[in-house]
Amino acid sequence: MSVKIKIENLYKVFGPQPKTALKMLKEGLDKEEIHQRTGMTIGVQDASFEVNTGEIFVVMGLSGSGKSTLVRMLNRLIEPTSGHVYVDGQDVATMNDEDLVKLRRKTISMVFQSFALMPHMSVLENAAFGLEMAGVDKQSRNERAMQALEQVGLEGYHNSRPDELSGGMQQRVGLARGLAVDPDVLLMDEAFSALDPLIRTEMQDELLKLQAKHKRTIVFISHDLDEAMRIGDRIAIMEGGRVVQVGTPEEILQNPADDYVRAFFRGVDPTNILTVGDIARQTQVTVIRHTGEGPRAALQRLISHDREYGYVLDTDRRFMGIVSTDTLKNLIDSGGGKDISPAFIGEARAAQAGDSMQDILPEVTARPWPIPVLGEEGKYLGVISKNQFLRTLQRNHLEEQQA
Ligand SMILES: Nc1ncnc2c1ncn2[C@@H]1O[C@H](COP(=O)(O)OP(=O)(O)OP(=O)(O)O)[C@@H](O)[C@H]1O
Repeated sequence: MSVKIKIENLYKVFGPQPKTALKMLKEGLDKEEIHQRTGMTIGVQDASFEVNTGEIFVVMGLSGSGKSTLVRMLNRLIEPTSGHVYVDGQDVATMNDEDLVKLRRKTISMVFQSFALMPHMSVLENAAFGLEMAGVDKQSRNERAMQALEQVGLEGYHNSRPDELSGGMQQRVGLARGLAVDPDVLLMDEAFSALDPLIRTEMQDELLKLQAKHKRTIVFISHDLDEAMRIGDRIAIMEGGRVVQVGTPEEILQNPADDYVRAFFRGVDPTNILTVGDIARQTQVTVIRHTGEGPRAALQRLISHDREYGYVLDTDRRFMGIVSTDTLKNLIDSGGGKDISPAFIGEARAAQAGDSMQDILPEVTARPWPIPVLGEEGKYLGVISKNQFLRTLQRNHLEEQQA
């Protein structure tokens, strides 16, 4: 995995004497004190992280946490006060004007929430606008813009005016404009936030589809956890100008760095409402009855269902453990007889129907197999997989938002 963007100890101070504010920060004063004493605002404070080539990296945080400031320093739409921004190893923070223009025209393009379309220009001209700025001749820019429009599903609309299109379609034009430049890096600033939820999901899918075909490095600002979890390979969470955590959605969900991060997930966290029993499903997983089913039959069953693991129940449907194809094969090879119970995978802990989702979170994320859920008298109710867990979180959040 190669690193596309690396930021190092990046700061932005808004105000007339940024160096004074930096000095005060280094002396241990906090953002609020500095603002009170000097009127200057610390927009971004000591941010460091890397963005890998080809990933969707989401920058998430509440309003005013510094997302836009941080991302605008990547192409120097905002001048960093101190620190470094390396793109392909070149420091954008100290780049001369000529290189900076090249960087903005070829390497990094930006898609905005407001679409920023020109009302008097056609869809094609709008999509070609970035290329025009880059000095590309008319014929090639129209060809490339047509291709980009096709990529976002707008073929046939090239002669329309922006106001003839729906909000979702206008955002597609904005995206096409970003794509037409064929940049390595796409910065997307709350690009889908103005869209209604259904169209927004559609655009997220579209982006994932485009990304599957042509892996760009995307830095995506969002204040929405659903969106971040849905599209982000990794997420950086910002609070008060600082980057407080960087990780995959699962890492952050499993191990939030502090209460602020936890609070984000509390919004989507249905752990107080749903119990494990509510979301257990009797799907997909092959159940091997303990009595009367020896290792050969069990192995056959797993193989025919294309499963690596099976859930072992006794004749009363009480859960006894989990067995893998490997352990079954070993058991057969060693001539260990019919009884498969000694081959159980010891760590296969089960959840109880009344447990909260929070209780089982560590198990769900740590194990390669779905977690079995048991009801009264240890009877097997079904399983919860990691995906199902995440989907439930997301669905609940959406319902909460719509309520
Ligand atoms: N040009 C500016 N002059 C002074 N302060 C600014 C300027 N731009 C941003 N700030 C301040 O810097 C901090 C970070 O703002 P920023 O816009 O980066 O946050 P954000 O997380 O993108 O918020 P939002 O989601 O509302 O866009 C805020 O306190 C903001 O008021």
